[in-house]
Amino acid sequence: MADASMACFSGGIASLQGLLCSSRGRSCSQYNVENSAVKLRSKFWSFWSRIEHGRSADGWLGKSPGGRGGGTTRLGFCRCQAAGIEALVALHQSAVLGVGVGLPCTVMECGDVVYRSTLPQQGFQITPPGVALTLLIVAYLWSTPGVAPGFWDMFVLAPLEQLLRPSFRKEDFVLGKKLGEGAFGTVYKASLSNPNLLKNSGPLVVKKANEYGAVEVWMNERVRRACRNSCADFVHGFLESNPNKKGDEFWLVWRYEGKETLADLMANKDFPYNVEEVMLGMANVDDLPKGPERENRIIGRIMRQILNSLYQLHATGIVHRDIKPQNIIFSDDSKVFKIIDLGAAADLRVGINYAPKEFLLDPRYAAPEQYIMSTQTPSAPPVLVAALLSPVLWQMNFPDHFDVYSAGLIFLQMVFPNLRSDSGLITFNRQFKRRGYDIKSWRELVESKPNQDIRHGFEILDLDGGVAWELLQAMVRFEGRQRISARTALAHPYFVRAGLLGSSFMQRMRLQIIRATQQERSENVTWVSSLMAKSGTKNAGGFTEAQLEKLREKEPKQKGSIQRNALASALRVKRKVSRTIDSTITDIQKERGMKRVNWWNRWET
Ligand SMILES: Nc1ncnc2c1ncn2[C@@H]1O[C@H](COP(=O)(O)OP(=O)(O)OP(=O)(O)O)[C@@H](O)[C@H]1O
Repeated sequence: MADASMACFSGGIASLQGLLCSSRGRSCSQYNVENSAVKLRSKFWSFWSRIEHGRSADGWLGKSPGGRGGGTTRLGFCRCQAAGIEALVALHQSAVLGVGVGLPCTVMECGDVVYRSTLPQQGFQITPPGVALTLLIVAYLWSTPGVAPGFWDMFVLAPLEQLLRPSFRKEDFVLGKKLGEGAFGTVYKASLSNPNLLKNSGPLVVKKANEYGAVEVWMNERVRRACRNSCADFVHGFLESNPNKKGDEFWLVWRYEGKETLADLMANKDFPYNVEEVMLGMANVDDLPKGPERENRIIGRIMRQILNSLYQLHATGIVHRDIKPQNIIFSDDSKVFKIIDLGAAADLRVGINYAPKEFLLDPRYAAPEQYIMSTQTPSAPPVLVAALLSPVLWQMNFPDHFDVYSAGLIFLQMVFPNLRSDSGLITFNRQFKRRGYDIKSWRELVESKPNQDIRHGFEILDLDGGVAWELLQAMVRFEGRQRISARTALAHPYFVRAGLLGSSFMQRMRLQIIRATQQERSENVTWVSSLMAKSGTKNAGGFTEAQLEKLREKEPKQKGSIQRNALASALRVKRKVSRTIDSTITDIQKERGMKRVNWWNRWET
C-alpha cells in the first residue's frame, strides 16, 4: 500500500512539475510535460495490467510481500489511485494547453514510452530540413569564387607555402636581355648566379615593377596555389630598395616559358600552321591539306587552351582584365599556351585590385561594359565581408564574362587575317560599336563588300553548320550577363564534337539554350539601335559613356508572356537586393570611416 501511495505521490509530483514547468514556460517545453504524463500513465497501466493478470508486481513498486492476496488488497486501492492519476494527468494537460507553451504531441513527435524507439532521440539528429540547410550553406560557400576554399588557401596553404618555398634576393640573379617594358615595369631574361638555389633551374624571367608589383605578386601566388598550369610558372616575388630611383621595387621571378607570345605567332604569315608545328611537332601535323578545315582545327585547339586557362582563373575568383595575344605565351616545355601579366587582374574573392570605376584596360580588347563589376557596386569592403558576399556579387555581375569578350576578339583575329594588325582591330571595333555590338549586323556590313580575308574567315566560321560562328556570337555579346562563360564555352559543340551535325542530344539542347539567350540579345540590340538613332553625340551619332551607362540600367521592352514576366521580376528583385547590399556596405563604411585593407601590406614593410 505504501508502494501504491508512492506511485500516486510520484504521479502527483510529475504532474505538478509539468504544471510548474509549463507555467514558467521557459526552461521546460510542453514536450517534457506531455512526456511525463504519458510516462506516468503508461507506467501505471502496465503495473495495473500486471496485477490484474496475477503476475508479480516487482520492478516498478518493489516485490509484493503478500503474494496473490496482497495483490488483491492492493487492487482496490490502486483502482482509486488510477482514477487520481488520470485526474491529475487530465488537469495538467488542460493547464498546459491553457498556458499554450510549446506544441502539443499531436503536432510534435513526442513518442511513446512503451515503444521507446519512437521517442525522439537526444543529441545530434539528421532531419531533412537540416540536411537541406547544410547543403545550401555548403553550396554557397563553395560556389564561385569560393569562400570556403578561400579561407583554406589564405590561412593554411599560403602560410605553408611561405615556410616551404625557397626565397631569393636580387643578388641571386644575373639579369640578361630586356624582354619588354611596360607602364608598370621592365622585364628581363635572367639566370641564377648559383643554379643550386632552385631545383631544375633553367632560364628565368625577372620583372622589376613599381608599386603595382605588390598586386602582381599576390595574384601570381594565388594562381600558383590554385591553377598553376594556366599561367606562367611563378617562382618568387620580393621587395628591394633601389638607390637610383625613388621608392622601392618589386622583383617578380618566373621560369622562362618560351620566346613567343600568341601575338608573335599571329604576326607570322604562316599562322596558324606555325602554331600547329610548335604544338604538335613537325612529325605530327595534320594530314589534311592546307585550307579552312585544317585552320579551323588549329584555331579550335588554341581557343580551347585559352578558354581552359580562363576557366581555371575564374574558378578561383580571379578576373584577368587584360587578355590579349601579347599576354598569352607559348610554353616550350608543356606545349600549351599560358597566360602572363596579372598586373591588372582582380581577385574578387577578397576584392584585391578591384576598384569598380577603375579604367586601366587595353581599349582594343576591353568589353563594352568597360568595368568588370557594376559601377554601383562599392569598392571592396573589409576582407571578411568581401569574402562572404563574393558569391552574391559574382552571380550578379558575371565579372568573368569580361575576359571572355577579349578571348572572343582573339578568336576573330585568328579567323580573319585582316583583323590581326592593330589598325584592322581598331577598324573592327569602330564598326562593331556603330552596329550596336551586334555581330550579325557587322557580318552583313562586311559581307556587302567582302575581300579575300573576310571570305576566308567566314568560310572557317561556317564549317560544320556554323558551329564556330555560334560560339563566336556567344562570346562577343554586348551584355556581359548574356555572354557565355569560359566553362560553358568549353562544353560548346565547337569543342566537344565535330560540329553541329555530329552533336549529341545533350549538346543540341545546350546549343538551343545558347541560341535562346542570343535571341533575347537580338531584341536588346534592336532596342539599343532604336535609341541610338535618337541619341548619341552630335558629330559621330554614337553613344557617350554616360549614355551607355544609362542604357545598361534600363530594361528592354517586355512582351506579355508568363516566362518573360517571371524573368523580369526575378531580375528586378536581384537588382534591388544588389542595391540594398551596396548601399548598406557604403553606409557602414562611411559611418565607421573604414579604409580599404590592403592584403599585400606584407610586401610593403
Ligand atoms: N614567363 C615568361 N616567359 C617568357 N617570356 C616572358 C615571361 N613573362 C613575360 N615574358 C615576356 O616579357 C614580355 C613582357 O611581359 P609582361 O607583359 O608581363 O610585362 P609588362 O611590363 O606588363 O608589359 P606590358 O605593360 O607591355 O603588358 C612579354 O611580352 C613576354 O615576351
